[in-house]
Order: sequence, then C-alpha cells, then structure tokens
Amino acid sequence: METYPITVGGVTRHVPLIEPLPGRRIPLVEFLGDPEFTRAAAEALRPLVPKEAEILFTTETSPIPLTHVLAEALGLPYVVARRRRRPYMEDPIIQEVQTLTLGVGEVLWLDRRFAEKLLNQRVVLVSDVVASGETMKAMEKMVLRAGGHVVARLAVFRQGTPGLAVDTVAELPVL
Ligand SMILES: Nc1ncnc2[nH]cnc12
Repeated sequence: METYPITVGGVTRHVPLIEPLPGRRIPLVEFLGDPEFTRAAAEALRPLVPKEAEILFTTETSPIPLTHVLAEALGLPYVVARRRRRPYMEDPIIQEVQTLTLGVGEVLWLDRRFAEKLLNQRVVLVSDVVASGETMKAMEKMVLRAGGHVVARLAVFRQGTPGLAVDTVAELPVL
C-alpha cells in the first residue's frame, strides 16, 4: 500500500493514499486509535478556539477523539452529529451534506436532546479535514437550526480550497 507522510504538532504519520474518486488520490487522515497523533492535533487547534466558546460540535467518526481531547483540555462540553439514524433518536435535526470528497453522499443526524445543548450557545465547529467545506456548511446549518451561534470553524487539515472560511493548522495535498 502506498503511503504519504502527514505531520501535525511535530508528530508524523505515514497514512494510506486512497483514491475515493478516479484520478484523485488523498492521504487518509485517521485519529481513531492514535492518542499521540490526536493529542498533537488537539494541542495545535487549541489556540484557535475563541475565549468565548461554550461548546464544541463535531461529526462521526475520526474527529470524535480529536474533539474529545480538545474539549477536555478546554473544560468544555461537546456534541456529535451522527452519520446514521439511530432508532432511539427523537425529533432529530436531519441535514444533507453535498460532499463527495470521500465518494459518498451523506446525511447528518442530531438527536433533539443534543441539539438542545446548542441552543443560545457560542459553538465551535471541529473537523479533521476540510476539503470542499460542505460538511462544515452542513454542520453550521445544524447549529443554526438548533438555535446556536457559530463562533469558529476549525479543522486540523485543509485540502484544496474550501467554499467557506475555516481555520486550519496543516495542509494535505491532492495527488
Ligand atoms: N483526507 C481525508 N481523510 C479523512 N477524512 C477525510 N474527509 C475528507 N477528506 C479526508
């Protein structure tokens, strides 16, 4: 398997190069199962979190440990939008994502009891990779629908030119 070196906060990983769409190869970022890499990324993002932030908002799956470590360091709560409907969800916020970066159309789901935590809160969006920015846009719509205010959009890696302003700490190539 071909790999590519990615570095954040002085920690390097040689990750698989995947080809989600023909002719477009990208390094696959993965925080799951890698506390050292996750901590380095969270520490790099931490200075970008505005002082007034009250809660973090992320999506399944790889950004979850990242957001958890960041939230713990900041002493803030966080909520996670799911990528599948769960049978126990009541009155969820359901948001379509236009992204095709990973070759799949997607829908984000947020159970109402978690959406309520965003009401009237200053919310920071957290992601692992921002490429088209469509996932971030969908996350922002969910926060607005939940009655929250987005005060920052953060991702560890930027890949290409996202369609909205996102603060990042490292670059990923499209090969
Ligand atoms: N390169 C990447 N690695 C992991 N998740 C992604 N989502 C979008 N681009 C990605």
